[in-house]
Amino acid sequence: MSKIIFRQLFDAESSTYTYLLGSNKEAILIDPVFEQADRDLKLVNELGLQLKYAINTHCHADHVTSTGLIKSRLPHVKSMIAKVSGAKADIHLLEGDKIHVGDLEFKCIATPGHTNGCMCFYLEKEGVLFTGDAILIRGCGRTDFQQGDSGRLYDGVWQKIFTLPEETIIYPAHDYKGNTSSTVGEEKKLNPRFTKSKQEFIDFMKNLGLAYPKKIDVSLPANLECGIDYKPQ
Ligand SMILES: N[C@@H](CCC(=O)N[C@@H](CSS)C(=O)NCC(=O)O)C(=O)O
Repeated sequence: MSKIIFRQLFDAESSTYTYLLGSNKEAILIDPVFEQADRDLKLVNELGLQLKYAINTHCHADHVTSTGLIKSRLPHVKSMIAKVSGAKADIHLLEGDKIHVGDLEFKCIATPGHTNGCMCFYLEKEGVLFTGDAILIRGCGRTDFQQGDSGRLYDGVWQKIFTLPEETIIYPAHDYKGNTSSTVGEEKKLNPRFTKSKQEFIDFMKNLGLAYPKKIDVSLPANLECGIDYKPQ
């Protein structure tokens, strides 16, 4: 088993976490942000890794993915996203698919609700889960656009995430308060949204009252094209 490389990288403008994982010289970027492509590719290079995949947990509404830009620079890199997201990608993922990067094996777990195409990526052996916006630390992704559905989110989290070992480390796609990670056990006990009953959760999400993301009109169409040919204004 080769050494695992792991980096949690932050985009301050969108409060997005991008994750770089490497094993046996191969690497994957999870949820890379357009404006951070230079930073991410420089790091991949510095660490002597060959980027194999650029993957998105869902079609983001608040920032443009850098997968298209990365592919224009490194044409061998394959982009991936859940098939049901409707977004373009080289590889469309389904529930239960496995992604191999060096010695790492990610299992795809569909968790629709924030969007219809949300997927978590689970490193079972290492006990690590990349949750996208399905679970945020002490929170969760909003459900008021992109076929959002609070009931589906609640059921998916309880049935597919909260049934994983309690010590599983959770890495979300965003944090707005400076948190970096959590665990399944911690969120099951302390997440103020998912500790509600399903009906209370649905009512709470209906009244969240968040303004639409500032970049939604640019991000959604660009991300449906996997960020390919996206030119910032
Ligand atoms: N202010 C930000 C958008 C903040 C936001 O809506 N975040 C989303 C995830 S990105 S679509 C969310 O689900 N938040 C849940 C929450 O409870 O905060 C912007 O303008 O980009």
